Amino acid sequence: MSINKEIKRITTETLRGMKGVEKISMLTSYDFTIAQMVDAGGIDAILVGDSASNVMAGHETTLPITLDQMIYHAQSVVRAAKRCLVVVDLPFGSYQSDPQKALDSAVRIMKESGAHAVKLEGGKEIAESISRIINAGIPVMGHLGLTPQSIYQFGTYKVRAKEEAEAQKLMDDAKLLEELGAFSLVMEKIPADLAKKVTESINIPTIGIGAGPNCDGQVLVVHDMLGMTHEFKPKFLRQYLNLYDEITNAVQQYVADVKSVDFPNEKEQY
Ligand SMILES: Nc1nc(=O)c2c([nH]1)NC[C@@H]1CN(c3ccc(C(=O)N[C@@H](CCC(=O)O)C(=O)O)cc3)CN21
Ligand SMILES: CC(C)C(=O)C(=O)O
Ligand SMILES: [Mg+2]
Repeated sequence: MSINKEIKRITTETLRGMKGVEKISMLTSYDFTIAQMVDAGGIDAILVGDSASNVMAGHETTLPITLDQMIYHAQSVVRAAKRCLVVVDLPFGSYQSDPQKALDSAVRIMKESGAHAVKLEGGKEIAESISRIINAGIPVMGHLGLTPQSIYQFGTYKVRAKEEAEAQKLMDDAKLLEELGAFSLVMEKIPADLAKKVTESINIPTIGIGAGPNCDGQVLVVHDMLGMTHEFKPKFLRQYLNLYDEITNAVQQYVADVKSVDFPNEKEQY
């Protein structure tokens, strides 16, 4: 129930109801200005991803970003998101050690940012933590396949679950997440056939990134699809703009205009 009757908010229940009816669109955002445009574009859900560690802070991996930093990003996005659901990644180190810590971290995100749900990477290993968070009334989105917080265990960002054993574990983890009460599940960089099989075998929506067309929805990093992240072009990415070149060219023009005193002109002064 919303106090603001003007805009109908998309909820975790809305997303659940979209499975098999309508595909779910999701993009990341980390700040107010981008989130405002993503919400206005009609997105179903925004992910405040720990990819902020790469995209916003310039780190090599998602590991360094802190819970405080994730909360700062989430607060900015929540201020802009009028219509879509806002999901926030629990960062590396904020939930893996024990269920109490996981719950405390999720509670901080919900209390301090006003976001609507949290996302955690992993299956069986973190089952107890997922239960604790869900039992506290906080909606949880799962994340299986290429889970970037485990990059030093994987060694590469190559496609996951190509072998039978890992594919079977992913199937089991997906079913477990559903049983635990997760409202949805991200599957990252896995074979399209496996993603299709998982999607057909559970009743919660799957959101794919590099997981083929048979997931219930798709997610991308917004800076990637806008062409802002220089030279990041994995096979699964569709680039809708080339803002890296657009912005670099605009800056070049500005530099030239300042040097030549073309800017500011008579109309641009008092
Ligand atoms: N900007 C950005 N976009 C993302 O999608 C993203 C992040 N950052 N940071 C966190 C994770 C890491 N992700 C990644 C990282 C690399 C590939 C990737 O496919 N990279 C290369 C090489 C892979 C290989 O070693 O074979 C590729 O060309 O596909 C995919 C997703 C997804 N997430
Ligand atoms: C790539 C998506 C699923 C993510 O977890 C992130 O952006 O952090
Ligand atoms: Mg993430």
